[in-house]
Amino acid sequence: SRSNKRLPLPPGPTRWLLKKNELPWKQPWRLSTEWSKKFGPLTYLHVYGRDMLLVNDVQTATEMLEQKSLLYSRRPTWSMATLTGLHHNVAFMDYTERQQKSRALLQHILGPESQPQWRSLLEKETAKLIKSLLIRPTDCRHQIRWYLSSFISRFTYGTSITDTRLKVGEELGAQIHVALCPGRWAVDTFPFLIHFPAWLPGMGFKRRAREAREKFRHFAETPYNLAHKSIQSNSGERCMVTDVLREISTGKSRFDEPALISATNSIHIATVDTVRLCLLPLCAFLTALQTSAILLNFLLLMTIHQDVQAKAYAEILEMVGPCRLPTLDDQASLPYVNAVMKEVHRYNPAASMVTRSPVEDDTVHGYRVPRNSAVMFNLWAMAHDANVYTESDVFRPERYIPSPSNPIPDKDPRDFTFGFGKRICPGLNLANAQVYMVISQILSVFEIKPSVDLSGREEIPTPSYTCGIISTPEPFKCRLVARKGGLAQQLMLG
Ligand code: HEM
Repeated sequence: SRSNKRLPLPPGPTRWLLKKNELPWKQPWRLSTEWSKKFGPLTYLHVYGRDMLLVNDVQTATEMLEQKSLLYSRRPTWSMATLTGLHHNVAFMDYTERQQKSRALLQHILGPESQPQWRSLLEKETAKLIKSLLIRPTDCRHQIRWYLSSFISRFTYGTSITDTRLKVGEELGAQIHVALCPGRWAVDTFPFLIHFPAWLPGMGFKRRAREAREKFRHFAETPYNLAHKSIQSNSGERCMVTDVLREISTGKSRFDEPALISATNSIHIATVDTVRLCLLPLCAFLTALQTSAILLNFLLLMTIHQDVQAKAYAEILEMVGPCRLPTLDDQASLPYVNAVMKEVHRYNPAASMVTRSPVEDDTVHGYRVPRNSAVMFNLWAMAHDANVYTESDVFRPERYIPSPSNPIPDKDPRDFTFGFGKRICPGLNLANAQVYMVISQILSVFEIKPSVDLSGREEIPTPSYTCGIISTPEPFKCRLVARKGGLAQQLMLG
């Protein structure tokens, strides 16, 4: 509104940042948290030729993203990402009818009402992971990545993953990383360059974008077409593509094929893995990466906190017994395992920041939030807010368990680590089920131990995380040692 124009912008360290035209920090969420102590919950910056805002507390985020959800239903756009074709991805698309249709489809397919469709695949694939870890208890990172990619590939297209495809996926991840590096492409700061022909000097970005776009297309189309054909020949596995296409062909579905294509494309592209993403002030929702960040963080924190691990195992032993794996049906009877899961999410949220862009000027706490600015919601700061989580740097699952000394348990961090409002993660039910399955089953079969050095001394890792919008543990060492007893043997034979 016009009156809003007279309001001041929120305070922030503007000039200093402008000098270099890059974001000069390692873990932006930590710095942003520091700034919030100085400037309050809203910090304003001007970088890469655009307005940027940092929001650090759940209350302000909820006011903006839930009470004014339509205003903040859009992601900031970056020209290079658009040229690369990422704007067809549900996570990047504008909040249009098409996006909403694809989102609704994802929410339906990944939601609790569809659990019967994904549950048996989840059980089968997780059993395979546990068996593979028993055979080769090293290189958990690779095995977890393989497991997640394989699951999502079979889930969407009914095809298993191959080494080559995983590799191409990784290359694409690197391309996403390059396309989304803020400040790297002049076209992001000067969008008018998009209109210049590709043959002009300095326009190499257009060629690169075209190549990346072609690769993305090919990567997503090949398995989609295979799944499509398998319907005609009545062969192949049942999967998301075949289920939805069959429903569409009855003429009674509320979804259509374009919605299906962008939905599958979005979650599948999302399986690519690249660990070293730099700060992306827009969102790369690399879905398997988020889940793998949580699972690796679980292994890291269990390696360090043996007491927590012992307590979680004792609960499984008592409630499930030593002879079978925990299933989704046991989840409600394992409060401590659930508390471990919450604390893993809180200790280092997989998505450190969520970004949105207001479609109109907004007023927050008496300050002006300019239309089209990139607003970054700092989930890490929310998870480490000392007013909400006492001793927020301590890993302590007990904080979620009510007891005489803890009559009001801490808030479940997953209320915000999956985002807010109109763009909240549509995969959260599946992700929660998957994370629970993997961690409870690993706990029941293995002891997660630190590695030992040549003199036999245990090397306890220190938690350290990559700096990206998806923050995952830096490589660390741990050992998975099969627990004594029949379960491991039984699984190996099964
Ligand atoms: C532990 C695992 C996961 C975490 C922590 C996570 C977290 C998030 C967050 C924070 C967002 C942004 C929400 C917002 O802007 O408010 C998001 C978006 C999204 N997530 Fe997840 N996610 C996870 C797993 C998954 C899985 C397994 C899938 C699908 C198979 C998925 C699909 C998506 C999609 C498609 C979006 C974009 C939604 C939109 O822009 O409308 N996520 N996720």
